[in-house]
Amino acid sequence: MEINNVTWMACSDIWEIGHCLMLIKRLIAFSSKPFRQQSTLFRKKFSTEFTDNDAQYERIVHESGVCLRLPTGSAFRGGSTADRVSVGASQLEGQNVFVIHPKVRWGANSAPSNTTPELMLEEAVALIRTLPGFNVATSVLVGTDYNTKKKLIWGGGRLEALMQHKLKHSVTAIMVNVDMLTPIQQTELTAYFGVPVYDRYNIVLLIFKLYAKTREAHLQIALAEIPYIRHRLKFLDHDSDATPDALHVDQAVTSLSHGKADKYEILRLREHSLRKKLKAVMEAKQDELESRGEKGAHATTVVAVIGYTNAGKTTLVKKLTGAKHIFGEDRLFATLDTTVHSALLPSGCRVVFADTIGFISSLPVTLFASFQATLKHVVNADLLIHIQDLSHPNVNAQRDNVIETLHELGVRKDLIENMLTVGNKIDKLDGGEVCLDDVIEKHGDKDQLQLISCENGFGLDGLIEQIDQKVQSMTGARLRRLKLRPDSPALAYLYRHGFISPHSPPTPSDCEKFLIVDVLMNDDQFAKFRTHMPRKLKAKRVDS
Ligand SMILES: Nc1nc2c(ncn2[C@@H]2O[C@H](COP(=O)(O)OP(=O)(O)OP(=O)(O)O)[C@@H](O)[C@H]2O)c(=O)[nH]1
Ligand SMILES: [Mg+2]
Repeated sequence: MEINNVTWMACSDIWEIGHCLMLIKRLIAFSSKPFRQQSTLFRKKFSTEFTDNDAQYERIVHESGVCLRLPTGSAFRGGSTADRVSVGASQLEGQNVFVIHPKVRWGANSAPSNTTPELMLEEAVALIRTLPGFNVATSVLVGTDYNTKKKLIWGGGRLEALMQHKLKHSVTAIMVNVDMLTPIQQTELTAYFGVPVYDRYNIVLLIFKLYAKTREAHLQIALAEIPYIRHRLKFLDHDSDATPDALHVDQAVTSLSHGKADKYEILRLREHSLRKKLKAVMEAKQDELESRGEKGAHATTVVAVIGYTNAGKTTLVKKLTGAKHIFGEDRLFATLDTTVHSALLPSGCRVVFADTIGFISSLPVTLFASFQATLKHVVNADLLIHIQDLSHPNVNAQRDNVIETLHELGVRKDLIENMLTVGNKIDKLDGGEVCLDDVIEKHGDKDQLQLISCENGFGLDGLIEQIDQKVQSMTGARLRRLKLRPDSPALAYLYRHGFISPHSPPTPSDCEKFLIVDVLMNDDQFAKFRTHMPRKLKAKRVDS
C-alpha cells in the first residue's frame, strides 16, 4: 500500500511539474500570437462570462447614447438575461412624437421618382403608430438643399421654425425620417431640441423588440442593435468623421487605446455568443422540421412568400395552407419570425410555404442581414412569391425596394427571375369594382402579375395552379399510373415514401384483380423505385 502511495505521490508530482511546464509553454505560445489571435482565444475561453454580463452591456448602451428603450409595461418574454435586448437605463411612459421628413430638393438625393415625400412621411407616421405609447403629435415635411448630411440637417431659420412647432405641440421626442442619423447629427439635434431624437433604424429596432415572440427573433434583434451601438461609440471615441456606412469595428479596435478597445471587445464577445446561441436555436428548429417530415424526400420544395411589410404575406400563407396559428394583422412588422406550413398542391406535390418578415425602405441592409437565420428560408427557397399590396399608394416604390433588398441580401439571381409576382388586396381598389385592364396597365402585364384578394378569395385558384405548374417544372415530377397486385411490395414502398397522396388513394381495376395507383414522381425517383421492385413494372403517364 505504502509503496503504491509513494508511487502515486511521485506520479502526482511529475504530473504537477509536467502540467506547469505545459501551462508555461502554452502561455509563451499565447503571448507570442498576434493580438487578433489572442483575442480569438480569449473570446472562446471567456465568451460566456463576458457576454452574460448584462450590466456591462447596459453601461455601454447608456454610454453610446442610443435610445433603445421600450415603453413601460413591455416585458421580455422568454430567454436568458443574456439574450435580452437592451431596454436602456430607464423606462419611458411613452412619447409625444414630432415626425419630420427632410425633403431633399435638388440633386441625386432628392426623392426617388417612384414615390413622393408625402408618402415617405406617411410611412414614418405609420412606423411611430406601430409603437404603443408613442403618439404622433405632429408631422411635417421640411425642405433641405442637396442632402441630409449637414450637422443639424437644416439651417438656422428652419431649425427655429421647427423649435416653435415643437413647443406648440408639447413634443417629447423627435423622429427624423432618415435611415440612420450620423452620431454627430443625433448628438447635435438632441442638444438643440432638448428631447430624444430617433431615426428609422432606431424606431424599427424598437418595434422589433416590442413584438418579437420567439427566442430566435430576440437573438437576432439583439444582434441587430450591436452595429448601431458600435457606430455611435466610434463617434464618441472622437472619430467625428464616422459615416453611417462605418459599421465595422475592426479598424476602431486597432486604433483605440486598450481601455477603449475593451468596450468593443465586450460587444464582439456578445455578438459571438449571440451567433452561437442563434445557430443552436436554428439547428434545433431544423431538426424539428425534419422530424415532422416537412423536409423529407417528398417535401423538399420550399415556397417563400416575401414582400413589403403589411402586403398580406401571412394572410396568403394562411389561405393557402389553412395554418391555424398564424394571423394577418393590420400593423407594420406583424411577422418577425419565419414560420413554415406544409400543403398539398392539386398535382399531389407536397410543398412547404414559408411566411417571412416584411421588408421596408430606407433601412441599412445590415438590419435585415441580422435576420439571416430567419431569411435563410428566403435565400434557400426553391420558389419565391412576391406579394404586393396593390391598394397602397406607394406600391411601386415598395415593389422596387423589395427587389433591391433581395439583391442586397444575396438572393440568387435565378430565384429572383423565376419569382411569381402577386398583386393583392384588389377588393380594395375602386370600392371593389376592379377594372382589370386598368390595374394591368398601371402595375404590369397580366401574365406577370397574378391578381388576388385574400379577403374575398379572388384569384387564389389561379395562383395555386401557377404555383403547382412552377413546382412541377422545377422538380420534374409527373403523374404516373401504376397497375399493381394488391399484395405487391411496391404498395408498401409507395406508402412508406409518401408517393401515394391521401387525396387519391388506390382504386380497384375493372377486373378487380389489380389496384390502380396514381403517383407523382420525377424520373430519378421512378428509376429508384423500379430498382427496388422484384418484377418489371409498367407505368403509364397520366396527363392531369
Ligand atoms: N382588404 C384586404 N385586406 C387584406 C387582404 N390581404 C390581407 N389583408 C389585410 O392586410 C393586413 C396585413 O396583412 P398581413 O397578412 O398581416 O400582412 P403581412 O405582409 O404578413 O405583414 P407583416 O407581417 O407585418 O410584414 C391585415 O389586416 C389583413 O387582414 C386583402 O386581400 N384585402
Ligand atoms: Mg406577416
